[in-house]
Amino acid sequence: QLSSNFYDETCPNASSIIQGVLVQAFQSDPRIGASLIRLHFHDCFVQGCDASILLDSTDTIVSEKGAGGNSNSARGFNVVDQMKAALETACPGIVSCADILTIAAEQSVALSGGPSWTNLLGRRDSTTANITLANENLPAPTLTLEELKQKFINVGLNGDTDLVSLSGGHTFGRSQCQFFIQRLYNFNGTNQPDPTLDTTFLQALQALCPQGGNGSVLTNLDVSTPDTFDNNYFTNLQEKKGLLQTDQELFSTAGADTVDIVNLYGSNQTAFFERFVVSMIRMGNLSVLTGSEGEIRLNCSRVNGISSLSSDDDLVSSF
Ligand code: HEM
Ligand SMILES: [Ca+2]
Ligand SMILES: [Ca+2]
Repeated sequence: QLSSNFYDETCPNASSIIQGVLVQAFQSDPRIGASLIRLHFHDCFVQGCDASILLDSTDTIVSEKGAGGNSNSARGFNVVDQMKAALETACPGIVSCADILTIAAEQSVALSGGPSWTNLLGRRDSTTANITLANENLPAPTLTLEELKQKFINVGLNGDTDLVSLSGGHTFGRSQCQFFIQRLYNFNGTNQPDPTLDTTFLQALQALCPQGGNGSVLTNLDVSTPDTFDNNYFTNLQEKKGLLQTDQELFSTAGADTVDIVNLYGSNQTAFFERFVVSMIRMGNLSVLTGSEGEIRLNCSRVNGISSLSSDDDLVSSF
């Protein structure tokens, strides 16, 4: 059972400490907020919101950082480490890495112009990671709408309001060409681009992402307000300017129950913000560890104990 006042006695400044690091990071990297909310999402979808995504590989752990949706893609780990270091100085052993991801996600939205809300806290950190589950659960941008809905349902969210609201996270941040290039030249073996892509937008994307070019080139997920958390993601979809296939399908799939939700959010930012908060809290509650489950990691990339040494040989030779 999470609570809003979990650190009030043990680390009353936790939230402001995290915010201090975040504001600093924003100054050199306007993308960092987007990267941090994505870490929270990729954490919660794999074994719950337990900071499993932050663990590095060891003899016994295969890091989720190597999973399809994370490898050469997930970023912001260094900023999480800075937040953790600052918290360990102020209140050693108190604030979990899973809660850091939750708080950083909410603050990233708020600092980018989106809603702020009360975080529910008290998550504890896993002692395991699961790369197999990460490969299975993290949605790929080439899924059909039915497959996408199923990924959300599989973790305990729903495939309509939660899916559409949380997809609104693509109102900021960037994507590499490799994640949408399948739409630009030969969509589903048709030798034609994706017909649900605006022609002018298509031409710009083709210029940015030539066939056989560098798949790691970046562009904005939200073509109209790339760093602001607003409802333009949804008006883009109405104009056939969604970047990822999985974005545009929410609006362009004939008869889908997601279409009306996109239209609602596109015409009413307040409705989007209110439902986004609800869905973020629902996502943040997925399979959390509480009470005496798990641990409070001292370093977010390692479980506690001597596990930073990979074997007994290292232990001997380190003396
Ligand atoms: C619905 C299924 C989703 C799919 C298929 C998907 C896919 C992707 C892909 C392919 C990227 C680009 C990664 C890269 O280029 O390295 C991305 C970025 C991003 N995603 Fe999603 N995503 C989904 C849902 C979400 C959700 C639920 C959130 C948060 C609530 C979210 C937040 C973000 C953000 C903020 C970025 C930009 C990150 C950055 O700039 O570092 N996504 N997503
Ligand atoms: Ca996790
Ligand atoms: Ca935006």
